[in-house]
Amino acid sequence: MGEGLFRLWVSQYMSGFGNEHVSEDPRCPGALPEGQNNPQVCPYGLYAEQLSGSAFTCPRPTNKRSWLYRILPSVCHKPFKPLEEGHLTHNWDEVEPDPNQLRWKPFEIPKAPQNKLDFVSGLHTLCGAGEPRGRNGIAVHIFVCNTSMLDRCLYNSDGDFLIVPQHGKLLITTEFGKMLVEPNEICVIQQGMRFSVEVFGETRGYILEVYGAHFELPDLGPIGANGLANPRDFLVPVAWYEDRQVPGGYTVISKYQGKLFAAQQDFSPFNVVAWHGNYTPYKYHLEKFMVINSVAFDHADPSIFTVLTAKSTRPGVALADFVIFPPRWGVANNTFRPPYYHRNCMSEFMGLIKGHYEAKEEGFQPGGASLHSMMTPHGPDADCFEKASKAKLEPERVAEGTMAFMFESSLSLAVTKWGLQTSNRLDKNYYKCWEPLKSHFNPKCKDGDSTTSLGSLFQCLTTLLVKKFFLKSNRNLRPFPLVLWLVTWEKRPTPTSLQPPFRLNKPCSLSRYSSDLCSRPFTSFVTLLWTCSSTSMSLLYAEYRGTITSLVLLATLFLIQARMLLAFLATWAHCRLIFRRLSTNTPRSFSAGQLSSHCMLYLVRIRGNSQPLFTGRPENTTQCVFHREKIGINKAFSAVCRGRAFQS
Ligand SMILES: O=C(O)Cc1cc(O)ccc1O
Ligand SMILES: [Fe+2]
Repeated sequence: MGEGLFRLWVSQYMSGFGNEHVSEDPRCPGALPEGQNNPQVCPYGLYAEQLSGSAFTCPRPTNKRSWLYRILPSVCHKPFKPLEEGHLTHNWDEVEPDPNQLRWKPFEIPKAPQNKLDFVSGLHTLCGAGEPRGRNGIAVHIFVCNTSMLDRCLYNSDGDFLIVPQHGKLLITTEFGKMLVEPNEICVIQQGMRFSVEVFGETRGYILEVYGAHFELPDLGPIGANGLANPRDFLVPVAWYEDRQVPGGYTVISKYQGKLFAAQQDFSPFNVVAWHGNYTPYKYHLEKFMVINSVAFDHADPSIFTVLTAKSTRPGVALADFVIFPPRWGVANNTFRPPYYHRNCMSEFMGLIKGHYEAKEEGFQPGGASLHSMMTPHGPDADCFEKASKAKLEPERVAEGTMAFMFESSLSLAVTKWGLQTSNRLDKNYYKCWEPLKSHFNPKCKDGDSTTSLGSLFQCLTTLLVKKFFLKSNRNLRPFPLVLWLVTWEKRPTPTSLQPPFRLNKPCSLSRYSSDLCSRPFTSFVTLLWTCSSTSMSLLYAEYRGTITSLVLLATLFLIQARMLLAFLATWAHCRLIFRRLSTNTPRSFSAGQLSSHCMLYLVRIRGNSQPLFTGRPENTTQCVFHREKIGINKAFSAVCRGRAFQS
């Protein structure tokens, strides 16, 4: 069927999560028996068949079953025979356990026609735990395919599939009707439901398989009766049948006890003319999620974003939750807004449908994945931390154009051999995204803002160059490794009791730096240059504190476009200072007069914040204090721009 026609057909759904639905294919009105489930003879000569999704005796709220009225019952098939299962597995002992933070680059979608894969042959198990036989466990699969399932369908005897398409849409024919599922939508095909997937080119996505529990909407507690995923937004297909003989044989595939089995039959299994019940496949558009978030302070736990949960038998503990990180407002005051650093007694598998995840803007890519196993520490990468700890806390859109999600499980997940080795998508450098995190601890400074910046000519020039040539095309400065490295390498001098704004310690000795140098041989050339230039100017131990620090830091690395102007000014002033120092042959200590450019910036910032300039009044700073009284913000800026030393 052409896609246009298909769209028309599947634009009809019934709505409501877990509702009792009734549906008849309009070609056979009255196909549903009236007032009873299995009359002696069903309308239109159909067979009645019950599909049970819960024990017969389950309490009403969890009792699930549907009655299907079909041309031939499902039992009409040849015996099941084992089918090659490719990369589908539930053997969690293939490789040794690995507690590391794991991240995968986007999984490759093979190209047709050289390597034809359909939804079933394209299933690859990435991780999981538990046992389909004991009906307790989960598996995470990646599907990559390029071909529609032709005269074959699948059903899962082991549990439910929650399918998250990431690239390409899925046209899913089920016994209950058809569903079109596009990226940013999800669908759930519950245990035993037969389905066949058509695709329109290269297609990729994630599957959360749960053995032993069905997905439910989470309880809302004090949130009240509405919010998160609202029941009415879950869509259920309408009855559709085909009375199609398949001379070559139609293949019905069962995933049974973790293995695949195939049985042949002479007709299409999508022969259900009418059905009723509360056990159905369904889909949901993630844009419909009503997001709730912190509107005062602090970062709320991600459980506020739970779309669906598959409960374990322990109250409040999920076998697996499906959680999303949708576009929303971030407004929390005095708060580190991205996810916190944490260790969790749950396993966190994450995928990205589109965009950039807020805790890791780079490295975690759409179509890729990450796994933070039980108690494995994780959190924002260094870059995110630096930015978010300095960010101005205005209301801002978070995750715009993004949809990341998490399968969070109380089980300890094993990764398969395909995941760790065969797929060849593991990002070996993942751990490095936290390496640049440095200590900001200063027992003498409660505000924790005593970061230092070393006055290196080389560093300043490099920074300037980077800004000039890289910033236009790139929102952030991060990719430039040289600067990143230099700043990472910066040393924080031992704090002293002297007061801000700045002071000069002894010049650095070359030997001290050479020890660091040996541990990083590949950058030794740069180090040498940097060390020499800095030492010769005796500025290495210049310690800027308080506001000036942020300015200089701005100038050196964590620069975002909005602050370009300020950063340029700071950099310019910084360079100018160095040049002034260069012109004097003997190293001298700073004085306010010599540091006029810095002072001005400091002053400008101070005026902006209307805070006192200094708490104490160290030697040589009188001029600064004086200028603060006299010079307005515009004059200070123009003095900097003209390159004039700032003299009273
Ligand atoms: O680790 C992650 O990125 C997921 C996550 C997000 C969040 O906002 C809080 C906790 C958490 O595990
Ligand atoms: Fe986490």
